[in-house]
Amino acid sequence: MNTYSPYFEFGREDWGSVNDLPHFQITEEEFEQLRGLNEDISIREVSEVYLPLTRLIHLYVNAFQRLHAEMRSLLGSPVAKSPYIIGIAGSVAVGKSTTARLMQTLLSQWDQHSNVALVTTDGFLYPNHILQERGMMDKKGFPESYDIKKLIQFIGNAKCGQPELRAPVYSHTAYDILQGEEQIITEPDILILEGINVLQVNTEAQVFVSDYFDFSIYIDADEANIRKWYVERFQMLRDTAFQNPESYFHRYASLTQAEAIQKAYQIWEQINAVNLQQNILPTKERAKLIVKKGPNHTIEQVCLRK
Ligand SMILES: Nc1ncnc2c1ncn2[C@@H]1O[C@H](COP(=O)(O)OP(=O)(O)O)[C@@H](O)[C@H]1O
Ligand SMILES: CC(C)(COP(=O)(O)O)[C@@H](O)C(=O)NCCC(=O)O
Repeated sequence: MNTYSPYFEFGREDWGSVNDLPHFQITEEEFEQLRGLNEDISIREVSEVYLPLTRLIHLYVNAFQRLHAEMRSLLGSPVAKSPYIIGIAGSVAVGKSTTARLMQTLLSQWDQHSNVALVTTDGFLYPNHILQERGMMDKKGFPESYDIKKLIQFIGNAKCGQPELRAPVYSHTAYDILQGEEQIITEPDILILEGINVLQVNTEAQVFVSDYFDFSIYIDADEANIRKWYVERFQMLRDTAFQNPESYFHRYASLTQAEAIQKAYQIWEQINAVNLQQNILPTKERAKLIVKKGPNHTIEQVCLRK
């Protein structure tokens, strides 16, 4: 362990020993529920990594809830009841959505915080017609492709304890914002905000999205692994979502496997890899917790800010 690092660093073995939680052994039945979220996730990974991680976050949420209750009795109504806000950042295809959904399911098991809402920042991308007008269709996911004011307004409303929150919805099938659709969230105990940009600092703004976070996680992996997951996901989508004639990428449905792989590499190199290097990776050290994944999505290291 590096004494001067701002993080406590846990290898896979050390992290496993944190898991001294007999009542937290996951049953086959519970695991099957989680499998519904992502078929590829392993039970070992859930019980050795995600359960202790969730238990750790539970400690933080518990302390936050107690502190806020005491602050309310000391300071009165200005201290509104607000959700515990968790940001999850990382590259495109590193596994943010999967981790976020897993954590939503696991964190909601506690009675003290059973209402866990999940919002992705995709909904705050500008719609395609605006990106087209601005000549930014190949910049989707870059900082300038998001309506950051709208996102800050949303997270600010959440922090103020606004009982009903409305978020715009993005469809990966339509590759666009769904006009007229909204995600409505009511009085969450925990709000998870997941997206590539959640730890970014916009130099023109006075406040950043992360100012509203109570906890933040960066999911890290070597670029070669992330690229592989991106390409695999692209091939999977070619066989499923792209087959839908409504899909923006329907034209890719008829690609041969070799052509699909080539196309996925091209999109990765031209857009997502550049964004990772320029805008996402530099935000890693701003996170409270960094999880480093190895091949096959296994978590090899966990770093927790001291
Ligand atoms: N823990 C995991 N175990 C196995 N596969 C995973 C895991 N996390 C993500 N994946 C797979 O990796 C790909 C990218 O994950 P996803 O959650 O969609 O990433 P992101 O939201 O960061 O773009 C998907 O094909 C997903 O099924
Ligand atoms: C909408 C996104 C920026 C969001 O990424 P996510 O948060 O889902 O990882 C990304 O999926 C995307 O569309 N990137 C642009 C290039 C591409 O089509 O992959």
